[in-house]
Amino acid sequence: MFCRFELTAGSVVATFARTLTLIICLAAVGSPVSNNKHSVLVIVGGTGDLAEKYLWQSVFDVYLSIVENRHDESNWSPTPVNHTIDFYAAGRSQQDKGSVILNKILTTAVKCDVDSERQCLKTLTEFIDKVTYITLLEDEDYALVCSELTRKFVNFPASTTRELILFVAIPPDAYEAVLAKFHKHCSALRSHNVSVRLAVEKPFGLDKASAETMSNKMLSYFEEEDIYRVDHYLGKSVAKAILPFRHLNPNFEKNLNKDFVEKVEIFIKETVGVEDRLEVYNTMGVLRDIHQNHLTQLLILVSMDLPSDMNNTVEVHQNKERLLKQIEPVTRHNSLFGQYKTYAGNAKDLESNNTGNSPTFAASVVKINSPRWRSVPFLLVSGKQLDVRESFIRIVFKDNYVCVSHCAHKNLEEKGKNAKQIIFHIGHGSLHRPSILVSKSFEKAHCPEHFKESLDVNSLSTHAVYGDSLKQFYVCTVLKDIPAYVSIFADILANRQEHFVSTTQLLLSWQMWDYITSAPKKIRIYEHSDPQGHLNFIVKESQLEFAKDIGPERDGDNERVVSRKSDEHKFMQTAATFLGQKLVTSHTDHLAFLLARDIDKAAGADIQSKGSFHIAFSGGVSVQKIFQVLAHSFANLHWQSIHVWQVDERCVPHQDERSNFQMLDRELLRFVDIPYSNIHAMPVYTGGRLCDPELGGAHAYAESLRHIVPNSQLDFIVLGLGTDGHTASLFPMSADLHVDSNTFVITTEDGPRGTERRMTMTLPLINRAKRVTIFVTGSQKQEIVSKLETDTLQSVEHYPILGVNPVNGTLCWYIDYSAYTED
Ligand SMILES: O=C1O[C@H](COP(=O)(O)O)[C@@H](O)[C@H](O)[C@H]1O
Repeated sequence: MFCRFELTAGSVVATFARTLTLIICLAAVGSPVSNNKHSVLVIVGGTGDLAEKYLWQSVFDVYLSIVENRHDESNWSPTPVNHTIDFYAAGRSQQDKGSVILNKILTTAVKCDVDSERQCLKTLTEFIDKVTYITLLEDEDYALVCSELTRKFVNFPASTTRELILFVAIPPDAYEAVLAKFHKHCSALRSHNVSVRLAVEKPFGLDKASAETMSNKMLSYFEEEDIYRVDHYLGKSVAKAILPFRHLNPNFEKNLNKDFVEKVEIFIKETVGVEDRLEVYNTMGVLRDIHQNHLTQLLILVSMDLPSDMNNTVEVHQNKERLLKQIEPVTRHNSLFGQYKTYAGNAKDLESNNTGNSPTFAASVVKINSPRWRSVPFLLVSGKQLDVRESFIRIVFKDNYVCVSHCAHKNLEEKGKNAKQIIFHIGHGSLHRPSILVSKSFEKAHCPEHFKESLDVNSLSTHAVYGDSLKQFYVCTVLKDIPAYVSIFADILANRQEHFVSTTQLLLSWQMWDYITSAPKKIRIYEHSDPQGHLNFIVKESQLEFAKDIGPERDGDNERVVSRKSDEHKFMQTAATFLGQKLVTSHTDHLAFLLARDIDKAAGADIQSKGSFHIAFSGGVSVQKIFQVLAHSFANLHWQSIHVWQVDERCVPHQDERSNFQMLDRELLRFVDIPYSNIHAMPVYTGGRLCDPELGGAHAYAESLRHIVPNSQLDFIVLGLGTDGHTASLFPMSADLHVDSNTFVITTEDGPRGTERRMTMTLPLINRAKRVTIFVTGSQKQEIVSKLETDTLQSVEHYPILGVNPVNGTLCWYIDYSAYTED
């Protein structure tokens, strides 16, 4: 039987968490139910930058509200709970030195409100005394601290709820050692009924692979429900009010879909530059710093299906994850990049080899492939050194109003009534307070809890906002703007995990941004605050274009190399090889995505440099996956400039299910906007005859390749691998392996087990290509993969795939886990 009770801690911090609902389920019948709780909060990195700038002030605000049990205009209710908290700042310095630094931070950086009562100053002094510095460096330090904590915890009666929160605010390359040592020496706390939770600050990886590695490490020490990944935007007052607002206003909610919404703009604009964070920022750029986390989380809040219970963590997470699965990965074609003028010069001064190619501005259109949102562009925009500091979500509704009578007499006021938008004004900018604005052409909105209807709009701003006069909006303003970190600490203490990022959400959001973060980029340089509006852009369906052409953009191609390098030491990724060539491994679906992404990248580069891209595909079940990914996630490739060729084909008509072309057409070509003249199907069936040598189909195909593609050099070839080591339709011991000209042939023998003959590309033609890839998936390929590495009979005769060896091009293997790893 589970018992349950709820406890409400009223406090300043609980503005949005207002009811800090702590649900404690005790597994044993008759377990004592307690109103007492003791928490220990350890901030690792407690003397660091973030701690100094935000964390200790926020922790103090939470503490103050708990101590004072304060009632105020926001109607926070008092807590019935006796909640005691001990605070520790952990660092690597020795005790005496660390204590001095901590004391300096606490006495200078933590303050009471100017208008706060004298009581606050007294509480602050108490608080400063309560925060203890601890050294966490060697194993012995952890052992000592944890045995001391255990001793203190067991002094509390068994009925007291006990918890230890490890708040990690240090760079990710230092996490691992901390978590491992903590686990080794502090896990025993759990056997004393202490629940141990981890709160952690971004960055959560630099790409999906490193995020996955890092998450797996965390999950080997903590349960998923004990991990609180902090995204401070989820602590901002308006962000927290989005779901409640949607819940309270069903009439708006029912319009939040593609039938009514024209576009959604999500902006985080900053006026500051990168300043003293250059070293870190340069490995991230704006996409990793803002888009992958803050902007994506805001996008989720506004577009996810509304949970029936917003306090139900499981349901909230499920809905967020479902939405994320429907988002298409962002590609180069739907993104624009900029960099403020002085950035590169500053970055070049760094000691590392950074070339300063990280964008400081990016705009991307995100598409949600769901019945609710399909075709609605979500514009995610952020930049540094822009004209104003402002963050908002602006939902613009379709304007279906048609004026028939007296249209010319409509005054501005009337016209404004037709504009339809809902704006979640998260902060700064032209409004003095975080607010929610709803166009008056809608019915009046209900303001969510902790917001009030603002009738005196002049006190909010004297300017026009979001293209309209403020008078044309109903406005809900926040009663008290609680700083994001205050809200975050309150949520951690109240176990409200729905305001944090789950592992699944993290990995899905990386999947969205993974490609574009490392893809080559054209970067437009802009002046501080962009006085000429060079960053203004136009949305054309799902493509973006800068509105003004200002000549060539800078090429940011080196970015990948730069960030890779720094990833390497941060996450210790090693480059993999197979048979001496580059190897990429992953789960099948992700592997197909990675190959499709590499095709996209190669196509982008070639189209830009020479105007066209020629790719040849093999047939086979594995390759089908790539077609599907290309069709559904990369449909924005510049198909007008892409030519598709075939590596091989069975001698069957295209209507035959065994036809490779049929699959190519069914799974890819019909979904993309490729000109008919760019599709080069193998002529296996001519004049009612199949692969008749007299018709010279193979020769004709080679000729058309020669005419269309300079030097018959294909830009990209996707090959498969048979369980017998064949590739294309070149089988072991076949005479076709010895053809030495750049041509296609009709195979000399039937296919395996007496199947029909084929037309195939020969090895010399394959080896002429610029990039050759071999895509291998499924456990049935395990044996051949391992034979290729171990068999002493390494001849092309036995294993035709070994004949693939581009003369001037590159070769890359893509082998999925089930083919690469032994069961
Ligand atoms: O996490 C980050 O956010 C800040 C912007 O946050 P805000 O609350 O001031 O809007 C950004 O400056 C920083 O680069 C980024 O890492």
